[in-house]
Formats: sequence, structure tokens, C-alpha cells
Amino acid sequence: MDAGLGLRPRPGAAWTGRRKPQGFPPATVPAARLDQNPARRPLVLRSDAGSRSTDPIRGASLKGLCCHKSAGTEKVHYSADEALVLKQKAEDVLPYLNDRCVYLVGMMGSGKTTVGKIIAEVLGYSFFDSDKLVEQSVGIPSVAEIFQVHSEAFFRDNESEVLRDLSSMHRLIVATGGGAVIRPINWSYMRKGLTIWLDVPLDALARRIAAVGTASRPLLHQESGDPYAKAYAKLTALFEQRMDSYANADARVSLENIALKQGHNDVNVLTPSAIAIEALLKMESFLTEKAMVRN
Ligand SMILES: Nc1ncnc2c1ncn2[C@@H]1O[C@H](COP(=O)(O)OP(=O)(O)OP(=O)(O)O)[C@@H](O)[C@H]1O
Ligand SMILES: O=C(O)C1=C[C@@H](O)[C@@H](O)[C@H](O)C1
Repeated sequence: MDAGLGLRPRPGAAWTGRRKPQGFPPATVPAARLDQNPARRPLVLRSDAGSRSTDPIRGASLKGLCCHKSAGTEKVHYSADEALVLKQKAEDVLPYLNDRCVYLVGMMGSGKTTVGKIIAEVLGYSFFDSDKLVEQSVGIPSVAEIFQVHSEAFFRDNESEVLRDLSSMHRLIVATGGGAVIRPINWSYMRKGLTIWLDVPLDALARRIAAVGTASRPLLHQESGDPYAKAYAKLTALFEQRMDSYANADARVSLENIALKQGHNDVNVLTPSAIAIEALLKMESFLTEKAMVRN
């Protein structure tokens, strides 16, 4: 049990009696229109029998040309205690979420994919990585190559189109690209769901990124120099430009704060599931406060 988070599982307590928020009624998922840009491949939405989601996006999910990383297709490991808390928190959040999508925003390497898959798993939602969807729709296998063959602007245009298409769907956890927050139009799409900022200290990000190399991250990639130092310098510059945009998110998950609560100095010792638990707590706070204001 993660005592630092002050959580006690309440077996069977799925609903706390708070009024279920209104809005976002169940919707029929329209066919995604990823075919408007001539460089993009048409995308067909159809039911995904392979998804482990309990109610896969109202009977439809991105498949075929899209990369569908359902949370159920890759095993996520966490301790029994964490699993219990995750399950309980997911049950608390689900009624308030009301099928809305959740967009994880944050710098490169902040854990949007790692944490997003856990959240998707416990909520029974489907997981998508918007970078992968752009790669699939453009037909180029890596973001780095898209930058090289086309341009960053081309990538950003396609990223906006992907986010626009996802915004008409339900029950998705979306790991967005690190730079998705810089375009106001993207916020108009993400605002249809819930936005969560994974706020990770730059030093920890630089260490994570240096450990795996910068080749897949075109904005950080330079031919020479110490991988940590160059990642740290570039991340610092990017973060200065973007921090106000990240702060637009509905909720902020600060790894520094979680580490403080758990008595750690280094945020990189935090387990992805502890971060997912904190994200669910933040989602719950945001959604219940919003419901109280409304009622
Ligand atoms: N809590 C954690 N502690 C340590 N390392 C982590 C943690 N979460 C993720 N990582 C590692 O950090 C790297 C980046 O994680 P991940 O791909 O989930 O981030 P991301 O935000 O989706 O990145 P990007 O936006 O660049 O795709 C991976 O190597 C992952 O294993
Ligand atoms: O931070 C960024 O601008 C980026 C982050 C990645 O997820 C990719 O979307 C791309 O490499 C750009």
C-alpha cells in the first residue's frame, strides 16, 4: 500500500453518492476523417474485437492503418497493493468521467505512454499514442523521419488532424506528443475531454532520455556531445517556451510532489503505477469540484 498517498481501499465502494455529472452523453462514434490531407492515408474505424476494454469506444476503435495500443495487449505489472488502489480509484473516477477521453500532456519522456497505458487498463479504456497515429496516417514509420522527409510544421499539421479526429471519440486515453500543447487549436480538441499534465523535473527527463538515446526525438537530436547535457539544455529551452501551455491542463501531476509525499529525493524511483494513482486522484478532484460547481 502506498501510505504516502493516504489511500485506503474501500472494497465494493464504487459510488460515493455524489451526483453523477451531466454532459458528454453517450454518442455514436462517427467515422474518423483522417483523409483530408492528401499526404495522409484514409482511416477506417471498425470494431476491435481484440481490445480488452470493457466497452471499447462505443463499439468502435481505431484499427487497420492506425496503431492501436490497447492497454490490454501489453501486460502492465504492479504490486497487489497498487492494483487494489488503482482499481478503487478507477471506480471512483469512472462515473464522473462519463466516457470522456483523457489527454496526457507533458514533455518528451515524461511517462505519458507508460502511465497512460496503466490508466487505460484500469479504466477499461483504449490507449492511443498520438505520435504513432501520425506515423501511421502519414505512412512514415517514425516521427524523426517525418521531420526529416517533410518538416516539423508538416508533423504538427498532422498531429492537429489526429487530435481533431480523436476528439470526436470516447473512452480513450491519449498520450499526446510533447509539443501538442503549443497550438491553441489542439486545446480546442483536447478540451472535449480531460487534460492531465505529467510534470517531471527536467533533470529526471534528461536522465531518462539519455539512457535510451535521442535518435527517436528529433528536437533533441544532435550529432555530438554528452547525451545528458544536450538533452538537458534543449529540454530547458523547450520547457521555458511551453510551461504556460502545459499549465492549461485541467490537472497537474507533479512527480516532485509525489516523491515528497513518499519521502524520496529522486522522482525516477517512483513507480509508474504510483504516478497513475496520483493521476486518478487528480482527475477525481478536478471532476468532483467541477460537478460541485455545476450543481
Ligand atoms: N516512472 C518512471 N520512472 C523511470 N523511468 C520512466 C518512468 N516512466 C517512464 N519512464 C521511462 O522514460 C522513458 C519515456 O517514457 P514514455 O515513453 O512513457 O514517455 P512519453 O511521455 O510517452 O515520451 P514521448 O512524448 O517522448 O513519446 C521510457 O524509457 C520509460 O521507460
Ligand atoms: O516535444 C516535442 O515537440 C515532440 C515530442 C514528441 O512526442 C514528438 O511529438 C515530436 O518528437 C515532438
